[in-house]
Amino acid sequence: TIYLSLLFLGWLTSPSAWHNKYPVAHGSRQSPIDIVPHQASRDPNLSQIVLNYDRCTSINISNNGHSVVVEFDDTDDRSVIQGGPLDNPYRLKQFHFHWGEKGCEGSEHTVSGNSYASELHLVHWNAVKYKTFDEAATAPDGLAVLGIFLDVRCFFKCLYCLSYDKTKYGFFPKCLLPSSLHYWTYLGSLTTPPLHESVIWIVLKDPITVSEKQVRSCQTWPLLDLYCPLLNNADRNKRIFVS
Ligand SMILES: O[B-]1(O)OCc2ccc(NC(=S)NCc3ccccc3)cc21
Ligand SMILES: [Zn+2]
Repeated sequence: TIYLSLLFLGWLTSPSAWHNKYPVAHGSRQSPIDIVPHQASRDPNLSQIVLNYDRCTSINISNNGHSVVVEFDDTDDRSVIQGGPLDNPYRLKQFHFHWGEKGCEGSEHTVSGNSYASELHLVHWNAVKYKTFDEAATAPDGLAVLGIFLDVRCFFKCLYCLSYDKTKYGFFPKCLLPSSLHYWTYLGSLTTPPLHESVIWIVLKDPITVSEKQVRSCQTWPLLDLYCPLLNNADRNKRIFVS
């Protein structure tokens, strides 16, 4: 009976049971979704997204048992995302990863049914319209989440970056970005409880990858120097723009 009760407890916390406690799970804009590229319609009015991240705003890193979360100081507009489908700048609040048990098939979104090893979510909130994150997290245009796919080796590269002593350098997401910022966007929700339908999703088409050369040469170089060139740049206050 212990086994059965553990089995029942496991089921209670699984996605298929979330609707019991969060009826919005049956809502009209639930995430994640399968992105089918040729079914997506091109909107010529959509501009490119612009990221202005300031490395000094990273404040701490924690492991909440099912994801690694890096939190940022969101008391001002030093680190924001804007452009694309967004009407105003959204402040970076935190980023976290999703991965699978076997180190692959861990992404939340899929592309034509295919999973990536991991998915990075950079969570931003609309501080122009809402006073707090919690308030924005329940509003239809409250959050903007930048979703970036990672291949398996890059996932470990990022974790390695995170494990570095960031108090000296401040962890900075720019080294996490792929080459192009081409994206799909749709109105969706948190993919984890409380499943609020408050997310404007911006999912980058290109995954972050690590080149064979980088992987091969990492046997000779201390892993860190290879993986996080930015961390060697001790210029803390340098504002790095990605547009
Ligand atoms: O589903 B996701 O993984 O993808 C998008 C996304 C954005 C944020 C989170 N979670 C956060 S910020 N929880 C704290 C919180 C959540 C809601 C209200 C207050 C506080 C998870 C995800
Ligand atoms: Zn997430």
